[in-house]
Amino acid sequence: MKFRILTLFPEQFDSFAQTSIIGNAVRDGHIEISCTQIRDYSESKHRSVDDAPFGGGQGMVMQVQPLKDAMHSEPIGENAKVIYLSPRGKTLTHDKVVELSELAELILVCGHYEGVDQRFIDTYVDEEISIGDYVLTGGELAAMVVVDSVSRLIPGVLRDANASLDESFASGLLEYPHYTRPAIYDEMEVPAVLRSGNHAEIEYWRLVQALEITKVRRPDLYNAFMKHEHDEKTRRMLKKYLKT
Ligand SMILES: Nc1nonc1C(=O)NC1CCNCC1
Repeated sequence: MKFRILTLFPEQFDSFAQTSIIGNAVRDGHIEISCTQIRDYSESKHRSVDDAPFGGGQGMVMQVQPLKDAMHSEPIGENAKVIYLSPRGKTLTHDKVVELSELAELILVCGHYEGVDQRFIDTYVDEEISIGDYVLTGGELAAMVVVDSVSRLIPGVLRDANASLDESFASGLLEYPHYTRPAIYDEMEVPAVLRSGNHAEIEYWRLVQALEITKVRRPDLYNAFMKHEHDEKTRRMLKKYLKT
């Protein structure tokens, strides 16, 4: 997967692209992250990329020309999508992350100021995506969220391929509680079942915990999960759970 980031602040991605799971994925060649400095494509003598909004109002708007030329500074692959990060977009979900992870190239356009000239969006953007209902200073943090969540689904990026299946949302439920050594800390003891060695009981306990947490915090996900088809083992555990 190749991520192309169109941004005014490429330096924001330096440590992001070098550390932890994303850094390893880049070094192992599973993903590529390349930043394009939009300002390098400005045709104005002061390298400006924005101007005042037609119709008046506060703030500045990013102009079409620098964005368009920055985007076309490299050939765009066949299996690519241009995504504009914006609060106006559909909120990013696990299903969308799965869909994006199946592409070969993602071009992520990071806006600043009040936004981007609508003609750029209408002509070049395939999809607007939001990471949540709040306003950020720039689209860069949102782009990092997309790169991080999509990269975790690329084969080879996570050591344990099943790890991502157990995580919140992947199973359709929020994650069960996690514990590690010591078994007792400040008189707080790890649930005995987790130390029983009984894998069937542990698996059932984890499912019940995930169901209970999801039921309280995200009843929408809980209801959707209960409506879905599941494998025989999960169906058996759900039957046991619903009897309690
Ligand atoms: N929420 C968001 N999800 O994606 N982008 C988001 C965002 O707030 N972008 C800013 C909006 C104001 N202009 C600068 C960028």
